[in-house]
Amino acid sequence: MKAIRIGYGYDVHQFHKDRKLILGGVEIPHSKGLLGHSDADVLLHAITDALLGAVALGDIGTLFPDTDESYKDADSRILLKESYDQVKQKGYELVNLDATVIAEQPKLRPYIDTIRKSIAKQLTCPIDDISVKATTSEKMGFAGREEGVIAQAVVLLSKVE
Ligand SMILES: Nc1ccn([C@@H]2O[C@H](COP(=O)(O)O)[C@@H](O)[C@H]2O)c(=O)n1
Ligand SMILES: C[C@@]1(CO)OP(=O)(O)OP(=O)(O)OC[C@H]1O
Repeated sequence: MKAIRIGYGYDVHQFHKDRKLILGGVEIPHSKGLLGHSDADVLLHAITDALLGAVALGDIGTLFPDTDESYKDADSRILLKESYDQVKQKGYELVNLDATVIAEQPKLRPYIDTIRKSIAKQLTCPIDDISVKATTSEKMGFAGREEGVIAQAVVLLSKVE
């Protein structure tokens, strides 16, 4: 495998009342949360897929199937950490990651640095290696109608010397 590798991740979860909204391992105050087999942390799922994709290890559902009851309500921080452990076992480490959350509401800017810190903690890297951004969908499409949230992430990995 080459010395540097790029990975891309994309995930979507739908809003549902009576669920907590957890993004990047941080609980965000909102009137509704995201539905999923796990805690439905759409941002961490996109990042996990980007990490696994960078070393061609499949995706989050390959490692943690949603048919497995042991992952019911799973904390996605643990799924991220376990996935990154597999990346490291392949001999790679994170250079940097850049992610975007597409959500009409809630406004995420006040929570962005807390989310970055939370992700950096799971990946044991400096916060400056973690970029998280938010954008609306300008009221268009399912994200624009506040039916769900989209997250996308890219990562760069380098081979450990
Ligand atoms: N859920 C969101 C969405 C956006 N933001 C911030 O607002 C800025 C403007 O958003 P546009 O979609 O109109 O480009 C964006 O750059 C974010 O800083 C947000 O905090 N939370
Ligand atoms: C994380 C897993 C496992 O609990 O379930 P969900 O929370 O439904 O999330 P998804 O993004 O569909 O990814 C794969 C799953 O296997």
